[in-house]
Amino acid sequence: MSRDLSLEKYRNIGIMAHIDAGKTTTTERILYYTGVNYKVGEVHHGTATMDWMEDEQERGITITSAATTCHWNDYRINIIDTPGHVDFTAEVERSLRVLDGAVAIYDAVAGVEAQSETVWRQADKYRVPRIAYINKLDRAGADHARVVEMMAERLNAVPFVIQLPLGIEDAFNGVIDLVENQIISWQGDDKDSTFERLPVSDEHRATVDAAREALMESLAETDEALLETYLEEGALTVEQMKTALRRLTLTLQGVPVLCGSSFKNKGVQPLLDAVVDYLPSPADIGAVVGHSLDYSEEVRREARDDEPFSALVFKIAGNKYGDLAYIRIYSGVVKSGEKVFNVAKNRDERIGHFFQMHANKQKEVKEAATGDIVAIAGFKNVVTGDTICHPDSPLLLERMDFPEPVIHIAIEPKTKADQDKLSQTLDRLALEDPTFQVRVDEESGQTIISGMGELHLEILVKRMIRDFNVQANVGKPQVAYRETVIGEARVDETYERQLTGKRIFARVALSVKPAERGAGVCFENLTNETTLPQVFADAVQEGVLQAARSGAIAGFEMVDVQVALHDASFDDVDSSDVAFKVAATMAFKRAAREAQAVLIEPVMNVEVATPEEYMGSVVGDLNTRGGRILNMESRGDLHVVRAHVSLANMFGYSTALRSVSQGRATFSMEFSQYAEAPRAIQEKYAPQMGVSGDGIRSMG
Ligand SMILES: Nc1nc2c(ncn2[C@@H]2O[C@H](COP(=O)(O)OP(=O)(O)OP(=O)(O)O)[C@@H](O)[C@H]2O)c(=O)[nH]1
Repeated sequence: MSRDLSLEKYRNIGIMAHIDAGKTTTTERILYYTGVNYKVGEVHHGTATMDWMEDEQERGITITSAATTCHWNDYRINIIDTPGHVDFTAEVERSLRVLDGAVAIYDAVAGVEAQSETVWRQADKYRVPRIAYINKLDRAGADHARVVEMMAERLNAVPFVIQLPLGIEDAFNGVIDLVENQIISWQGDDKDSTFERLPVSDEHRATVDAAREALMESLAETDEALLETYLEEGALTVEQMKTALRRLTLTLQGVPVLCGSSFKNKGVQPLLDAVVDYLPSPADIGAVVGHSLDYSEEVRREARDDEPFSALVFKIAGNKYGDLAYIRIYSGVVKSGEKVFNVAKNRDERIGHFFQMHANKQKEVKEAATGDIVAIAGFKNVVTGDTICHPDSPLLLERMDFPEPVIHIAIEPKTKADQDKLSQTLDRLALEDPTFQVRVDEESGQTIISGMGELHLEILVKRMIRDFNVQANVGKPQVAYRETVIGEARVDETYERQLTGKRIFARVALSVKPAERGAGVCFENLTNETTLPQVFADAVQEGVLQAARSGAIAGFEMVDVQVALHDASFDDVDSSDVAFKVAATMAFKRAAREAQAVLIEPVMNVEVATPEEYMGSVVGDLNTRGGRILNMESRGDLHVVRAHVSLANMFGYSTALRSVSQGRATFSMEFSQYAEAPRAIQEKYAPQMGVSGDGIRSMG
C-alpha cells in the first residue's frame, strides 16, 4: 500500500497532568490551531470537545481518554487526552502503554502536584519520552523557576529549560525561545491573535544570554564530541542544540521544558513545534517485542508496513454505534473487512469499520497502518489488553496491569424488571473499565461492585442510570479489606471419611508465611519434597486458592502469603483429587490462623492544598481521621499537607474539607499501600482472633 505520510512524520502523544493543570484547555487550543476545530471550546462553558461525555461536561473534568488526530506542519499527531483524577489512573496507564511520547503539563502556581508524580512514575515505567509545559503563567503567583526546581526534586527529572516566560502574571505575553534565541510575542489574548518572532531586545539580553549559555553548557556536558565543539566554538548552533535535545528526550535523559498560558492562547504553537522536534515517531521507538503463544520465545515485529500486522487493544468504549475497540498498530497494515486473530481469545475476528477518532466524532477510513491509533467497530469478543494480529503470524504482546479495586458497594435493582438489565449493564461497564469489577457475594447473594474510589463508583452508577436507564439502589461504600499473615505456621492435616461405604483419604503438611506485598498467593515445593502425583498437587493448589478467596478469619480474600507443601500421603485406592482439595483447604485455613492472620486495609496518599488560614483546621481534621502527616510545605500562597490516611476514614472527605476551608482547599488522593487495620476494625470483623492491630503500620 502507499502510505500518505512516512512513519517518521507520526507522533502518538499523550497529555498528562494533575487535575486542573490545563490538559483539556491545551488540547482544545491544539485542535484549534491545527485546524480540526473551528471554535475553541471552553471548559467552564461545558463545550470542550474532548470532554464529550455528559458527566465530564457537567463536572468540568476529563473522565475517559478520547483519542483524536490532527496535523501540524505535515506531521500527523494522534493525541490521547488522559484524565487527571486519581480514580482514573487506569485510564492514564493504558494510554501510556500505547503512546510514544507525552507532554506533561504543570500549573505554574501549583507546581508539581501529587497526581503529576504518580503519572510521571507511570511514564517512567513504560519508558515514555516527555516534554514539559508550564501552563498558566498568566495567573497571580505563577513561578516558572520553582516549577523547574520541583521537576528536578520531586520527579528526579533532568529539565532542560528551552523557553523563558516573557513577562509574568498579568504581564505575561509570550515566551523567549532559548534555542532559536528569539522572542515570541503575541499581539493579544484572543485565540486568533497572531504572534511574531523577534530578536531578543536589550531589556532581556543579559537574562537570555545567561540562560542560553547554561542550556548550551548542560547540553554539551551530555556528549563528548558536543563538548569539544562547544569549547572550541564557544557556542552551539541551533541545529546542534535541537539534535542534542531530541537525543536526550528520546533516551529519557532529559526533558525539554516549555511554557505558556493556554487559556490566554499563548505558547501552544511553539509547543506543537516541540512535539514534532523532540518527541519520537513510531520509527524511533522501533520494534515491538512480544512472545510466541506458548511463551517459549520472544517475537519481534519491526515498526514497518511490510511486517505482519500486530496491534494492541487499549480501550473498549461503547457509543451509539456499538462497541469500539481502540487499537494501536505496531506493525503491518490492515484493511476493513479483513480477518484478524485475537490471540488471548484464540479466535478470529472480522474488522468491520475503522474510524479515526476526533473526541466522540469519527471519520471512517478504509485501512490503517503501522503507527496508527484507530477505533474498530465489529469485534465480538475483545477486552482491553488483547493482542490482535495477522492470523498466520500470531504473537502475544504484554498485557496491561491494572490496580485492584480498593472500595466496593452493594447494588440492587429497584424493580424485578431491572434485574437482568442491571447485570448486563454492569458487565458492559466492567468490559470498558478494567478497574471496575462486579461479583455476586456467595453468602448474601448481593451484587457487589468495586472500583478505585468513591468518585469512580459514583460516576459509574450515574452512567448506568442515565445512559442505560437502569434503576438501582446502592449501599454505602465499603473498604475492600483483605487478610494476610504476619507470622509463620506449619500444620499437618488429614482428611479421612467413609462416604457411601467408601474410604476417602488425603494428608498434607503445609506451611504459610508472609510474602511480598502484591504477591497474592504463591507456592513453593508443590511436588519437589513430596512425591505427590501431579493431579494431587494441582488439587492442593486449587484447594489453597479456593480457601484464600474466602479468607481465614473474616471472609476477606487472603493475599501475600507464601505456601509450601512439605509432606503428603496418599493411598492408591482411596485418595482422590477431591480429597486433596478438601485437605488443602482445611490445612491452609488452620495454618493461616495460626500464622496470625490479620486484616489489612487500603491506606491512601492524601495531599491537601490550602490557604494558610485553614491550615490548622485541615491538619486537625486529618488527625481526627487517624492520618499520619508526612510533610508540610508552602507552594506560592498555598500550604500543602501530605498524609497517609486509611481509606475507611476518607469517605465523604470532599464535603468535610469544603466545610473546614470554606471551599478554598483542594485535595487529591491515591492508593498507597495495604497496611494492618486498626484494632477496632480487627475486632469488629474478626472478634475471635484477639489480634493486635495498632493503626497504620506499613506492611510493605
Ligand atoms: N489562568 C489560566 N487558567 C487556565 C489556563 N489553562 C487552563 N485554565 C483553567 O484551569 C481550569 C482547568 O483546566 P482544564 O483544561 O479543565 O484542566 P485539565 O487538566 O484538563 O483538568 P481535568 O480534565 O479535570 O483533568 C479551567 O477553569 C481552565 O479555564 C491558563 O493558562 N491560565
